[in-house]
Amino acid sequence: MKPVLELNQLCVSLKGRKKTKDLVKGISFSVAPGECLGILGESGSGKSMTMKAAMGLLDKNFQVSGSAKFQGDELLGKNAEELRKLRGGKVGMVLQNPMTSFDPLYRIGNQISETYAAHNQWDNEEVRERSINMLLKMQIRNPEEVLEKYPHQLSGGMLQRIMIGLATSMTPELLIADEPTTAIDAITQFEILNEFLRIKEEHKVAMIFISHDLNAISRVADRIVVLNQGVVVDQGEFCHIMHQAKDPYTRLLIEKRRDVMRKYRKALEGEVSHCAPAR
Ligand SMILES: Nc1ncnc2c1ncn2[C@@H]1O[C@H](COP(=O)(O)OP(=O)(O)OP(=O)(O)O)[C@@H](O)[C@H]1O
Repeated sequence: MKPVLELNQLCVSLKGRKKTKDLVKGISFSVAPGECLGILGESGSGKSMTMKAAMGLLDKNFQVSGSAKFQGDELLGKNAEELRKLRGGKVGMVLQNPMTSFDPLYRIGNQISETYAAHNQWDNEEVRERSINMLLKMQIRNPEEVLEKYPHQLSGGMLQRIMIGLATSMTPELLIADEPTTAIDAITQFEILNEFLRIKEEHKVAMIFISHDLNAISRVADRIVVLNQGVVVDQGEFCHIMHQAKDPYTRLLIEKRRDVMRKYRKALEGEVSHCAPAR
């Protein structure tokens, strides 16, 4: 099956006054239709930089080389307008901080309409109807009221749901989610991850899910690529990563996850014995 996105030896460097710093050093991977690829790595490992370079989101200070093909079509070298059309159209993006994804000065309804109008020929009535339906689908109550609100009047979880709804309502071929659960509380994180699982099932869309959290990635990804210092250090299915990864950095991430799980189980056991009725 032809990959939806294929990176080949992608490199990113930052031109300084005296020297050039290499940030992404020859990354290659691909994602197939209907597949969810998880990109795992700690802060600064190059996860965001890789996707921004592929999607044309870096400014002129960054040098990008190698190849990034979307449905066989080379993206590097495309002009800004072509790439803008692709993003929000065939490629949906959900970013880490929902607060910064929306303009604080405009009502939510206006921002949704603007996105819909930029990619479709719908009239005002249809845009409103589709906006309300999208909010309902994302389980947002009182959608008419929500359309009138400004971003700061909604919770981070609600904004993230709207972002996901907006990105998926354009029926993208590829959905890129960059740390979509980092800026929200644990319960909302759980619900947002369920949302991604639902989208994967319903839309059969190719998905790239970027996170530093192996737990979150393991819930949605079919395959995982591990990055460290701008290089792919491991890749494979979750089971392979958990049990056979040889790279020391990957093993460290796994140990951290095990440690969190151990603490979680201990806390649960404590809770259970604490709550047990007195004999
Ligand atoms: N605007 C920038 N200018 C200079 N260097 C940058 C810039 N953005 C990122 N970097 C550097 O590029 C490298 C990769 O950063 P990147 O943002 O891709 O990391 P990441 O894995 O996505 O982590 P995080 O989740 O914390 O953003 C890091 O060394 C980082 O310091």
